[in-house]
Amino acid sequence: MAAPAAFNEFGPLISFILSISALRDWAKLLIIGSFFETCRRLLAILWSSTIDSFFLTASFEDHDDTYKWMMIWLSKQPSWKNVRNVNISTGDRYSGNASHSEEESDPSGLSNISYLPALSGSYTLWYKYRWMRITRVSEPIPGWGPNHRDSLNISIFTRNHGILTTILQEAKKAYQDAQGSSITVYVSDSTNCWRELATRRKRPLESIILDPGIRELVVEDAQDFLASKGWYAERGIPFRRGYLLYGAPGSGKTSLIHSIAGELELDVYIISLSRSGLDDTGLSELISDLPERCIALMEDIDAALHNSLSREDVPTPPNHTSELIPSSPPAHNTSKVSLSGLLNALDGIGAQEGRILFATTNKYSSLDPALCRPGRMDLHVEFKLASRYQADVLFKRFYLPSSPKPAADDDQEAKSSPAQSHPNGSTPDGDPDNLIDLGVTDDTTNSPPSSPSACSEKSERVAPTYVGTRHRGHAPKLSSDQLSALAGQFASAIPERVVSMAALQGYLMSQKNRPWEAAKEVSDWLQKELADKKARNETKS
Ligand SMILES: Nc1ncnc2c1ncn2[C@@H]1O[C@H](COP(=O)(O)OP(=O)(O)OP(=O)(O)O)[C@@H](O)[C@H]1O
Repeated sequence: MAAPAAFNEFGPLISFILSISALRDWAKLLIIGSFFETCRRLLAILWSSTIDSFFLTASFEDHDDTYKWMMIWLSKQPSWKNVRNVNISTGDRYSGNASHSEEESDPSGLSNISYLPALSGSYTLWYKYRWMRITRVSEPIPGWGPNHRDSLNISIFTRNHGILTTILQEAKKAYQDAQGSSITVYVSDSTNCWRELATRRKRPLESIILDPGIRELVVEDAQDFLASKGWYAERGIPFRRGYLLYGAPGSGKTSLIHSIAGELELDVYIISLSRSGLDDTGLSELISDLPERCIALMEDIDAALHNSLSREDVPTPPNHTSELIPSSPPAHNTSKVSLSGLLNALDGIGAQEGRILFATTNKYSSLDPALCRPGRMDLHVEFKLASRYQADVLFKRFYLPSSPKPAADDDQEAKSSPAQSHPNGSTPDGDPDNLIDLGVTDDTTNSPPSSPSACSEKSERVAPTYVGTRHRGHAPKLSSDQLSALAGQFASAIPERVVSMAALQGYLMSQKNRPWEAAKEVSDWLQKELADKKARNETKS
């Protein structure tokens, strides 16, 4: 009864309002406008649902591997060559160039240029007679300052889902082909997301010279682990494996990990425990975000966890470089990661299955037993200072003649370079092939910087002043007998387990084109090296 009463009350008011002609017109307009707007929206919905039913749309975000696959796939599409608005990339990341030798032989350096969709650009392509629309957008990540997230959206005029699967398969293959001779290294950023740092050329396993059996032990163990997913699942054992490589600095720990990553075709995720701002929660996030098959690498795990402990002041040979991580100045350790945080992250509930963890340390005895126990670090491998065997193989590999170049190149070089003679004045071998010196022996290479007075009076040029070894020319070709004899002479001068392989490599680099001198002068170098080491130790104590 209340409603009719209210109507009785408002009825006169409504009649009054409608009696005002301006308001009546306004109400009519409102009704007509609403009608047309509703129709427009309905049509738009109808149109987009019609389009949706004919189009397949997929979105790829840059933190996912599929984004990289698609970028490489796109750059390989024939119709992509006709697009007019592109981003140019010179990095390896999307270049899709597997061959570094191709890169080396391309003097223009353009072989690894790739054309990528421009940001906020929109493209149409034809793929297998299907029309395709591609857009790439970049959006700021809320709350993360200048950080952006890219995504690639692809709409294909088809009702067949299979076409997307085919594209993804092609894209993955294109990516794998592109990665053929390289591995990708990731690091975490300040937002605890994994970011690609660089691609690195695969390093052949044979180039890591260890005492017999050690290399094979680690590689075969990792291969067997990766092939045993079912075995772990059946027994309910977490599918993870940890390797602890410990021992002398410069003995090949990082290099072996690099090589194994290439051999097993796994990317490397560097977990830097001393990264500023990283705490236990961040570490857990990082470890749980690792992809299923990868190598997680923690370098110098002792130094990262024990702020009071610092690595011994070990002299770094001139050519000592870590292939995986670009050298950076030693950072002050601002790690907030605790041992219990690390242990939880490694095998807690969020720890990723299928990952292989490699940790390296120079101070094995300082590690907490809980960190080293099986399940966390399953295989502990010691790396020692160089043995005679290693020295011998290193020498042979170092002066191994490079793979033959096209004859024209050799001819050219032979013409432009004078033949080198053996230090004793004779030619090294009767074999004409072995007589040709492809390089230039530069006697000044290892001399101290020349003084201006030492300059030839005839020459008006002033010799450049420098410290270090000039990278120039090629080593002379040696026959296998010569190589073995020199390697034997070299190795017999190296005492067992006294110098590191990195130091020996540094020495050979300083004799890059002089194998005879390298073998002859190694004792002098070693004496000086040991005297320097002794002096340094005395200064320290
Ligand atoms: N066993 C080895 N075989 C071949 N090269 C080696 C070996 N050990 C060291 N090298 C060379 O020495 C350099 C340094 O090696 P690497 O970084 O792998 O040593 P490391 O044991 O990881 O040292 P650190 O403990 O200081 O990190 C590299 O350029 C590498 O080529």
